[in-house]
Amino acid sequence: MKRRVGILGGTFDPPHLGHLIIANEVLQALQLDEIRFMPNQEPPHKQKDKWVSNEDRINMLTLSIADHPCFAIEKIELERKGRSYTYDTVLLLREREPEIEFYFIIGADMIEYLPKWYKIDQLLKLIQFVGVNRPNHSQKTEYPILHVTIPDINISSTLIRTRISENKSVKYLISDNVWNYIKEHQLYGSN
Ligand SMILES: Nc1ncnc2c1ncn2[C@@H]1O[C@H](COP(=O)(O)OP(=O)(O)OP(=O)(O)O)[C@@H](O)[C@H]1O
Ligand SMILES: O=C(O)c1ccc[n+]([C@@H]2O[C@H](COP(=O)([O-])O)[C@@H](O)[C@H]2O)c1
Repeated sequence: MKRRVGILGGTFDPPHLGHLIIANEVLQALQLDEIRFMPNQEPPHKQKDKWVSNEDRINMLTLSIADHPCFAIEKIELERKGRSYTYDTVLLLREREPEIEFYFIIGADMIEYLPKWYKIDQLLKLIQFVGVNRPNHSQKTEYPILHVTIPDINISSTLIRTRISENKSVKYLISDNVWNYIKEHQLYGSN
């Protein structure tokens, strides 16, 4: 049987416990062999300038996933410049590892946004999407995606950035070692 690998693409600015819970839930529900966290170079739909470096995002992700034997990092989008369109990435992944069956995991905010994705109709023929619930977003879609229900998690990277900049606690919202890294490197206005 083919190895089955889930890809959780994201900006991870910073990675939070929601990301880890999604990955773990989908890994279990679909009995996948591995989940790869795939940071994008430039998200297709967000303004770039204010974010932390690729190196910091990779370092924080590495710390986040360290204790899970089935979690890994996929750097393929950092290897090319410009906007990280998933269609281009999936073509490259399939070419590089034809022996693997890939699943692309997205939260409900991204399910809502799917109609606007670059070459979405072609992309849907290349990879199976897996959608998870997210508070205040709908999982309803006409596209043929798999759904996995997870405990609702109302955490976002935006919330983490805001709380840090306002000097509020982020304990239990991100991993302790990520918080230590953020403080050490004075990211997001921490000091
Ligand atoms: N709490 C959550 N529940 C469900 N899905 C989530 C959650 N947080 C992130 N995701 C999903 O994880 C993927 C990567 O998300 P991303 O790194 O952009 O984090 P984010 O919290 O959405 O960030 P930001 O607040 O900066 O937009 C996306 O598919 C997103 O929908
Ligand atoms: O290819 C697209 O058009 C596209 C549009 C929006 C989002 N994506 C991808 O979806 C993933 C989640 O996006 P984000 O910004 O919420 O982290 C990430 O891998 C993005 O590159 C891709």
